[in-house]
Amino acid sequence: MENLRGFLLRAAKTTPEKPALVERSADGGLSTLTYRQLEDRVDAYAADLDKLGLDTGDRVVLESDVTGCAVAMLLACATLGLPFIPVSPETPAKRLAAVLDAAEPALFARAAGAARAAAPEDTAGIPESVGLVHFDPDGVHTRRPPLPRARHRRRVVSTDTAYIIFTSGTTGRPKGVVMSHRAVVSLLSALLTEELLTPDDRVATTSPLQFDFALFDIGFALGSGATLVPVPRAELTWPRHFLAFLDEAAVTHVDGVPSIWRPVLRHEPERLAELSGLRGILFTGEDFPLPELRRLQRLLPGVRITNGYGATESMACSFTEVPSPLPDDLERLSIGFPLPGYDITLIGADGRPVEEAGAEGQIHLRAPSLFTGYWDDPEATRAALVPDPLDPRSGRQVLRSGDLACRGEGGELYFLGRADSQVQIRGHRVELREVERRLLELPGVSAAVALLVPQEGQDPRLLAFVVPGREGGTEFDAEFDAEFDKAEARAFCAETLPGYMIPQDIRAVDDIPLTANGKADRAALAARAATPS
Ligand SMILES: Nc1ncnc2c1ncn2[C@@H]1O[C@H](COS(=O)(=O)NC(=O)C[C@H](N)c2cccc(Br)c2)[C@@H](O)[C@H]1O
Repeated sequence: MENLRGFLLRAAKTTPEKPALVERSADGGLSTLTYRQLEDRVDAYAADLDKLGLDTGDRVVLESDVTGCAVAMLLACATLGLPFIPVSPETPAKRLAAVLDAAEPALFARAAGAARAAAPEDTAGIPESVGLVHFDPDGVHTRRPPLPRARHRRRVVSTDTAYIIFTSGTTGRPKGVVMSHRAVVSLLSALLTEELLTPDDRVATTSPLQFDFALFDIGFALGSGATLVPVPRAELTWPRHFLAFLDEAAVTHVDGVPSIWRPVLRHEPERLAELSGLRGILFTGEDFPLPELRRLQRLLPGVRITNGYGATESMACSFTEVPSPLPDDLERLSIGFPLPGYDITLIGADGRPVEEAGAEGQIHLRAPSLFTGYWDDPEATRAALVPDPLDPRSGRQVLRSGDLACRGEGGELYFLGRADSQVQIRGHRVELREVERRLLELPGVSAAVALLVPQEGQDPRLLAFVVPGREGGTEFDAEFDAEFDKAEARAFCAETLPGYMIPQDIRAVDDIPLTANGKADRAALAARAATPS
């Protein structure tokens, strides 16, 4: 059972006729793939891949949106012990080249009809040493076979690599997070104890395949014997289409980063309130701005909202129900307690465990789903997988998460930000999230991002961008920008923040630019900040 394929296709044995996936079909309708049909497609793909003579451990880059064929392809790779590297069709060519250079895959598997401009058989950007196939409902079609290789292994074992997620490492060189079958299956098994889903749930997934949130959703839905409903990107970005799709597919659960709700809250609040079948929402990846979360709750009073916390290096680690309704005086959401079989220790700057409530420490995670290491990067691996600080001689490693947190009176955890986002201004430590939290209390503001823009030879500038929170479909009304009184906003910050934490400039923007995974793109904001407002 400790193979991703075995775990995700369990329902094929008990409820083979149940829908595993419901997705948008080419003719504009919805098509269903039952668990039996999915398993048959996995076996057909695995048979085609096996003919190519790849060895256990040979990497396969999988370029696709989240579709039934993509799920079948990643499960076919899991069946054969071929680590898959998911990339989205929108991945920029340069970044794809960096991933191919780092991973040296044996095969590039492209979904037919993928959004990428190139025709499926176009080998541009794919090194000669890499085979190219494209896949569709009829099977795997070889464009260029992989180079012949010796096959050393015939078995797949649970500690073998299931997938490698390349994140855009801060240093620009992509970091490959290597996850074993055992790690992923242990997380998905632990998740089942939260009983967030029943087999009758239809789970909308909104993240691109390259984000492990998409892999999580595939495991979350299929592992529960439920139905996965991928939301096409083209429909996700239009609030009316997004809501119509959720309604048409009778979705009961929506998973996504907080930003997927911003356009819907602004432009289609009434239609959102009409989503009668919705039972649950799960978000992860970054803070959900409280003003937006309150509005979402008000529009969907009976829906359970879950705050998922975790990093790709363990896939996930805690799932906490958001109090409903959010208390008015609530200042920050809790990330609760780690899953059963997971344990978090907060380690202070002095390297010792932090015990008292309210005291800050860095999250060190003991978990069965820790990653194997960073691909081809032993130094980065040593920095993240460290000897257990409370048991250093044991040889056991824990994940040094890079996240700061503290505990409430009941032991529940509160995320305090990234250790590396601690910035210094005039010798003082600035917590950017404190600045953002204060700005979110400003009437009319629904989202806020604070960032530091370095400046030649002088203190960095503390900047903030805020998004107006008005309801209703009006486009970005210039008067908000005009009426948005910067001096008043700065004075508002000055009431509770020390001088060095008051943004020197606060700009009203229509939207926060997003990364490919849907998180606030601070680099894009910093670049925008460089241009005069
Ligand atoms: N709930 C939060 N509030 C605030 N800040 C959060 C939350 N969850 C994370 N983060 C931040 O995002 C970082 C991690 O980024 S990541 O590696 O790209 N992974 C992710 O975003 C997604 C993560 N693998 C994941 C995937 C599926 C389910 C869950 Br449950 C979690 C964490 O280290 C935190 O800094």
